[in-house]
Amino acid sequence: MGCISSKHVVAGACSPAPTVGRDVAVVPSSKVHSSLLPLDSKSSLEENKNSKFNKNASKKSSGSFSFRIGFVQRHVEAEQNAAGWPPWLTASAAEAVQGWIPLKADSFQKLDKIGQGTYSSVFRAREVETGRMFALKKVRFDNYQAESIRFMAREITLLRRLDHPNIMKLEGIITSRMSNSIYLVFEYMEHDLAGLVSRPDIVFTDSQIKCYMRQLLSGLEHCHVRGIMHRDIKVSNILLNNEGILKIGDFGLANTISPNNKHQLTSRVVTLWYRPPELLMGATNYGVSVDLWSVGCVFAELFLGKPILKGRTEVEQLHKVFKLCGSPPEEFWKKTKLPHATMFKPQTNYESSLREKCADFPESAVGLLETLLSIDPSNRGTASSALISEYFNTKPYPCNPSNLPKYTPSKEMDAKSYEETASRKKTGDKMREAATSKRQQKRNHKEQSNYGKSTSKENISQNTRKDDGKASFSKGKGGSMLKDHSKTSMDAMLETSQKFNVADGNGYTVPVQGGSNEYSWTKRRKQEASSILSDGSRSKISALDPNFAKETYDLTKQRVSMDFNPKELMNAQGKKEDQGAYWNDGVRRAARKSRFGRDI
Ligand SMILES: Nc1ncnc2c1ncn2[C@@H]1O[C@H](COP(=O)(O)OP(=O)(O)OP(=O)(O)O)[C@@H](O)[C@H]1O
Repeated sequence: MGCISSKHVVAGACSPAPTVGRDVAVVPSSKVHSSLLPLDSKSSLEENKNSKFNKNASKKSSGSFSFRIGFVQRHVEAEQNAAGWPPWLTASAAEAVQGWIPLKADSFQKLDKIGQGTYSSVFRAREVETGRMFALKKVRFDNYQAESIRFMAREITLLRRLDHPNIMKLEGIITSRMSNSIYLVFEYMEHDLAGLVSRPDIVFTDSQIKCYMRQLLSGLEHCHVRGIMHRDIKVSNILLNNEGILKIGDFGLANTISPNNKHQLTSRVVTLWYRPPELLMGATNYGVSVDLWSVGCVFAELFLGKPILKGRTEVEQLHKVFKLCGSPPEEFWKKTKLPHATMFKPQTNYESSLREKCADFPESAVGLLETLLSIDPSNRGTASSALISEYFNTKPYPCNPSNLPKYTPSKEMDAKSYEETASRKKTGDKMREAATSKRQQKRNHKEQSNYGKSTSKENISQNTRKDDGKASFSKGKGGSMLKDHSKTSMDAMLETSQKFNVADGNGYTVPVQGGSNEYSWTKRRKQEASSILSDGSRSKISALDPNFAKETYDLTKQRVSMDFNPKELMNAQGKKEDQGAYWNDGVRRAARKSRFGRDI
């Protein structure tokens, strides 16, 4: 956070416990890396392991080792609590906040709500000291449940591993020793792609789409190279600022890649419209290619102005996938071990209709889209190979982000309210029509029975107006959103405020996935580009190298390895998955018609 006046960091686990904002080491955020910290919980554990445990592998030393682990952990926790972190957080997820100190609620003035997710509410806030805008994401979790805390902390831990201009940077965390809630602090972004795509007045040009896609794939390449898959790429999680910079946000479902598919992952990730076929069929060992499928869906949506695969249920979604991309042959269905495959086998075989559907897209775009939307995950290539594909090397080239138009702030929430208004209007129109025709019938009947008596037109029009007002409207997609009523003292503080501190940290891992043999029926695409990064350098580890993450699984070896979709918990509590809401109307259709010369 460049303009933050003072940045503090916990000096290290072995230093005397600091007090917030006073006896702590002051280190510029850009220079604070976990490697610079004298000792963190993980390294101290590793150190102990090497020196004590491995060298003298006796039962005695093993006992003393666990004693030391316990001691070090308690020491770290005590120090973090002294730094201002709440005990419920340090007890379950100390590594997530290691090296940082919490920001104070009174450093920010909370303004309007700008986003509502399944398990979070996002607010715009002003940093009191600098006047700079931030987005504060209040994450919902149960602080009495260690597991719930750890999954919330996973988002923090993974975000701290990433450092790229196209990834939303976690600037700090607001909480306090006495607090039972947490706000993640991000730089404020004026738009998300859901908001822009849903606007009837916006039709992206080819070079603008290329500019967005290049940034999206660059951010994703960074995640994948660091061994992280996002697992919820969709238009509402792609944020944009007024300088045309795109950042991937919402790492709430992200996880590290499981090397050699050692760990089972949940298939219940990725929002339905962006979910790849293998997850719909219940795959539990998958890799970064799930994100590439979602990128394909976003790519098509940028051209079409609406989601390309908009199923209402998992069955319908997969059916739409097969109709668009072609269904696998008999051989696949015989061989597959995907848990729900037989359940989803279509009765008819479908040929791909993608080229037909995208006939108006530029040829190189269709080529890339076909790769990204391959049923076989191993045919999707990588973010790196997409970035050096023909699409980016043919005219029109991507425009410069700073040349993208400046839009008025547009968010998924705005799209939802457009949709609500549109659906209200539609329902209202229908009800009005029904009411009018009923009244007309009644009137005709009355007129027939009172033939010769006068009918007051004024009365009829008055009744119509009254009915308009009374119409009960469907709630629309926004109705499924969670309302956050849990107002804490921190929330109250955020509404009136003063100043703040922040620090930084990092941690690394490595890349990519191996192919799945479920799909051996498909033709393999060339993979040689998969280990070449977009900047021309070679990834040290090839996407096809099964050893790619052997020594890079530290994080998942620890507690974050448990896979889970926290949103499912919310859904299980009666809250429906929110697919995001979009609207279509004549204006946008007309704009697209003029772009493509036909209605698509
Ligand atoms: N840094 C930011 N700046 C501006 N708006 C943001 C920012 N981060 C998030 N938002 C807005 O808040 C919305 C929800 O944020 P986010 O996706 O992180 O929450 P979530 O609870 O994980 O949502 P979901 O359940 O839909 O995945 C985003 O779609 C976006 O419109």
